Amino acid sequence: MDSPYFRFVKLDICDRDGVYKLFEEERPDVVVNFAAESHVDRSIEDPSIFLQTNVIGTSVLMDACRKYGITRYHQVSTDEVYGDLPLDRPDLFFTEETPLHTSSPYSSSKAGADLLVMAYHRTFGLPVTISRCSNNYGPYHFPEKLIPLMIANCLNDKPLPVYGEGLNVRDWLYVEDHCRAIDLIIHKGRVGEVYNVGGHNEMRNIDIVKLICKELGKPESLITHVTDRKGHDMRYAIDPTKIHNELGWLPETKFADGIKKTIKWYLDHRDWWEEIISGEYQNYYEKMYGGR
Ligand SMILES: Cc1cn([C@H]2C[C@H](O)[C@@H](COP(=O)(O)OP(=O)(O)O[C@H]3O[C@H](C)C(=O)[C@H](O)[C@H]3O)O2)c(=O)[nH]c1=O
Repeated sequence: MDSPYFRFVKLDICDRDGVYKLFEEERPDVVVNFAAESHVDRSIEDPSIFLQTNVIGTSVLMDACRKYGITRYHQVSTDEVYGDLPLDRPDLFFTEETPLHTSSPYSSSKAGADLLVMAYHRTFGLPVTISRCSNNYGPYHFPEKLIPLMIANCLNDKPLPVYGEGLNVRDWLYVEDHCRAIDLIIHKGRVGEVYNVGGHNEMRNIDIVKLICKELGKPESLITHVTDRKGHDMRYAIDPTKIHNELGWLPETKFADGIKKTIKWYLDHRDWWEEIISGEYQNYYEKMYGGR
């Protein structure tokens, strides 16, 4: 990905030697940790890799930051560290003061990483910031996630597996709005602070899936209600007042436009996701959804 001041590198953040070698060569000034095992369902299947990547990997990266010196370490976290909110209390939102109260091995590993980041700040003086964002959508979203999975299955006329009744609520944000928020935080955010990122765009899963059917001209009869996710969080909803007041951030992409852009991207990049869903992903899909 091109950027005037960023270089995106792919590396195994648990590989201490590899990370140190990269720091030795590149001497980065600002480090943003986008790396994570991110899929809740996979964490339910096998938590261990989540602890390894999300907790140990974060510590390896921060150790390298301490050793070589940086001006800012930013941790990309998630609103899932706050747990969930009840459906019958639409007045409640996650603020930065909401206690961490995780539900899944994934969110627990992310909360563990957040605590470690704050510990490195207090103990070693590492200049850190953390962002906790709501659900992202947009280009290059891995097809295991709700929106790209439903688009891909619709395009292949396959069943659309909705967990339970599909009444769970997520707070969707277009990926570029999230990126702008991170950019602002690393440039203007206060060291040692957490910033929640979300666009007040709460939607029920079932309504998203029906919308995708409508946009692609596919029948809702493709929708199949399958066994619910274990420990399934009911509702996520971010209060983004702090990042708005302190840094002037506001989302720019309305969901109605973002979902159209996203669907078009998946139509235009069929090769990208077809290749993914034809590989190892097939085994995962069979294990998750086979026979249901
Ligand atoms: C894959 C799938 C999902 N769902 C439901 C489960 C959730 O209620 C909702 C979204 O699921 P998804 O797995 O896309 O995303 P979340 O579990 O909300 O988590 C995502 O958003 C947070 C912020 C992160 O931090 C995670 O890294 C990211 O994966 O759709 C279904 O009903 N059927 C399906 O086949």
